[in-house]
Amino acid sequence: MTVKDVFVSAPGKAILHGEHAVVHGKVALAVSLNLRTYLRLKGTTTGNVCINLPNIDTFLCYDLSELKQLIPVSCGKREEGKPLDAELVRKLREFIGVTNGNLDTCNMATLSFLYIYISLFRSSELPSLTVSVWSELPTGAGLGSSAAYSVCLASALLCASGAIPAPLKESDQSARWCQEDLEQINSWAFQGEMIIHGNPSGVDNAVGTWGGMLRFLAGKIIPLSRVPLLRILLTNTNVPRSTKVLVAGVKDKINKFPSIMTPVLDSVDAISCTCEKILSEMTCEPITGEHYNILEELIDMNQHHLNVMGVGHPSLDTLCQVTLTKGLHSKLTGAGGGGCGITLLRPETDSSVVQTTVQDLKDCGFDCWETSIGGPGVQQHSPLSVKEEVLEILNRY
Ligand SMILES: Nc1ncnc2c1ncn2[C@@H]1O[C@H](COP(=O)(O)OP(=O)(O)OP(=O)(O)O)[C@@H](O)[C@H]1O
Ligand SMILES: C[C@@](O)(CCO)CC(=O)[O-]
Ligand SMILES: [Mg+2]
Repeated sequence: MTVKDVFVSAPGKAILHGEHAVVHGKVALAVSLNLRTYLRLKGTTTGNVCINLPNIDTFLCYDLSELKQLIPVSCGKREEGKPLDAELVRKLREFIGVTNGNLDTCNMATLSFLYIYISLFRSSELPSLTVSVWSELPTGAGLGSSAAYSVCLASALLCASGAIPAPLKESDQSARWCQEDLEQINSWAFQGEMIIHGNPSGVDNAVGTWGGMLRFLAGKIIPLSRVPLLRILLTNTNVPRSTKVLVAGVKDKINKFPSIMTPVLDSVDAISCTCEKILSEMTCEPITGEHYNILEELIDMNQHHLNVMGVGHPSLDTLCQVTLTKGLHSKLTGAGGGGCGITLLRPETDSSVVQTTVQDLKDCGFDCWETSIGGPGVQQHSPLSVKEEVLEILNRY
């Protein structure tokens, strides 16, 4: 069986409020970024499945006959939305040589790819193909790189398996799937996230799938269609961390100090709800300085709560201090422990202030850039419509 070529992309995300609390059933507000992950799937006749992941220096090829041995005997096509197939995960871990509990960057990416690939094709014939991925997002830095990767894998492999149609018409540059197909993509991407994160809330893959700004609560996704245009500065402290480890650490703290941590999570929930209310007011009445004052206070309070949860880092404290000397307010975004933070820029913040802030942050060894938010969710592309620099990288494989 030869599958058709597919080219897709999905955006990264920033969490305005609610990271970690969202894993424990609280509200999160998240927004897509204009930084994307691109995936090209090519049908081949080599009898191999190859995966090229230049961002993490991983280039692997597997023989189809080896992969066929891994299909669990407890057969049948697996439905999306179910917990992970423990037998398949065990076999895959053994196959890629994971002996202890911890997966490294390469193992996590490989395992989630092989898991989705085998699950989707197990009841038919495993096809020979090559998947190459390139991302504009920093890997493992809080901007949802794992979710963008999982959403790209899910959409391309679902398309290749024929479970969802390719939405792109001949004259289109890019196209989106219908709601029902997006739900399937989101659900399979969540399985990829489960392999990478351990216990994800699903907020990151929801943003990667639908894009825009959304409110996420216990698996329920509400797109916020009317949101004000926010100016945000993104800073990568370049301190590496693992979402899986940080999420597990917060869970331990909640188990150890339930009476202390429960009010903290409730307070973060209230911060997210208050932020949502302010953002909605800003779309239906004139925007005032007071709106921004409140948004800034919410950012400060949430950052303190995240420190209480144990997901702060000295580099993130530095980010907050440096920006505050310019009157700007910052918090970590995503899992914390290093990685990225967001800084809210007010409409009147002069570009000279932004420039000097960026320079001060760069002097701390951070990467820093002003970004636009609310880009589209997962898309299929005609290769000709994709940015030259992305094509140039993916064409190498
Ligand atoms: N472009 C990519 N190519 C291959 N693997 C990737 C890519 N981007 C992310 N990954 C996988 O995702 C892992 C990083 O996921 P992790 O959840 O720790 O960070 P994140 O998603 O960037 O941050 P957060 O979850 O806080 O938003 C990497 O170790 C790798 O396995
Ligand atoms: C830390 C966390 O809340 C956000 C990671 O971007 C984890 C999750 O929601 O799965
Ligand atoms: Mg992640």
